[in-house]
Amino acid sequence: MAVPLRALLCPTQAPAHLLLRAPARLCLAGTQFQYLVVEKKGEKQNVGVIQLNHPKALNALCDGLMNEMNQALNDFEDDPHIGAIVITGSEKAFAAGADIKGDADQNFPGMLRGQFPCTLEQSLSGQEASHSSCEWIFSGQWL
Ligand SMILES: CC(C)=CC(=O)SCCNC(=O)CCNC(=O)[C@H](O)C(C)(C)COP(=O)(O)OP(=O)(O)OC[C@H]1O[C@@H](n2cnc3c(N)ncnc32)[C@H](O)[C@@H]1OP(=O)(O)O
Repeated sequence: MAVPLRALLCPTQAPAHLLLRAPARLCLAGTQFQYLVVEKKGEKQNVGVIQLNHPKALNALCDGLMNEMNQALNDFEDDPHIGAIVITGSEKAFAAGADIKGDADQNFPGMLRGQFPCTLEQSLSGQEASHSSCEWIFSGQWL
């Protein structure tokens, strides 16, 4: 099932489980993240797992988290051994949506104008048309 990323980032439209396609590239090792836990899993270590890790704010999507997500996604897309990317949350929450406390420059009108998903969407822009070898799996439920 291919779903536009904008739909994923809009809680009113996003279903619980989504699949998006993106091409594979090369993965950078050893990156430390503040808001994410990033691992390779599976027998062949070919599944990239990105777990949101912003527990104090129920994984709210602050700028730092979004920037790290962008980097992690790009790293996995760049890794020729990664065949699937899973994005998951924590036991209590997948994500509480946009960070309504922390992001002074991400006010609600700004989000609605479409600025919010830009960083993540940029990493995907133009890629749907190219050859895809990597599945994106979003696991969890919006609150
Ligand atoms: C993506 C785009 C374009 C738009 C959007 O996403 S709009 C939606 C934005 N999200 C929200 O409005 C959700 C706000 N949060 C809530 O309504 C509630 O927190 C809840 C219903 C999701 C969960 O309620 P619960 O009682 O289980 O937990 P809380 O005590 O309310 O929250 C725990 C802790 O997390 C902080 N928190 C929760 N959501 C956010 C958020 N979106 N941004 C920043 N921080 C958030 C909450 O303040 C609390 O922290 P403190 O204990 O420090 O107060």
